[in-house]
Amino acid sequence: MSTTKISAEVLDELYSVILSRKGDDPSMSHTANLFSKGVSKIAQKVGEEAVETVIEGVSGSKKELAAESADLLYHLMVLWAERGLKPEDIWALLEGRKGVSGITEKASRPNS
Ligand SMILES: N=c1c2ncn([C@@H]3O[C@H](COP(=O)(O)OP(=O)(O)OP(=O)(O)O)[C@@H](O)[C@H]3O)c2ncn1[C@@H]1O[C@H](COP(=O)(O)O)[C@@H](O)[C@H]1O
Repeated sequence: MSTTKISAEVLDELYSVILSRKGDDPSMSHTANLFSKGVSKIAQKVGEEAVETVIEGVSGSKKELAAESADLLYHLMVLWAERGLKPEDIWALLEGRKGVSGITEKASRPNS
């Protein structure tokens, strides 16, 4: 059986590592290098990774889509860290939306 951890916990752990890189030597860490370049560069990277994810989503293999998705999630979390957002802030938003679309769908359905 695989010992790989397949869980959203992976994102929380990655975020902790990302945070720990703040102020580190940019030559020693890709994340520290991104932080040293500031929020505009980090946001630009999120945009680039999003576009690459879209391209792979339309015409790439599932493996390529997965790889670009991982790059996108990593860079998005660097942006959260730079702006002082924590993953739990986003998890709480998602939790609060549970069932919202179900209510909307039911309300807009005639004779339901
Ligand atoms: N999850 C990631 C991760 N995903 C993607 N990347 C990097 O993001 C970059 C994306 O590719 P690009 O060609 O766009 O990057 P680039 O060549 O630097 O491009 P430019 O910035 O020059 O435009 C690659 O260098 C990837 O290695 C990541 N770099 C680090 N991590 C994790 O972040 C943590 C801290 O890593 P370090 O900061 O390197 O210690 C570790 O757990 C790493 O596994």
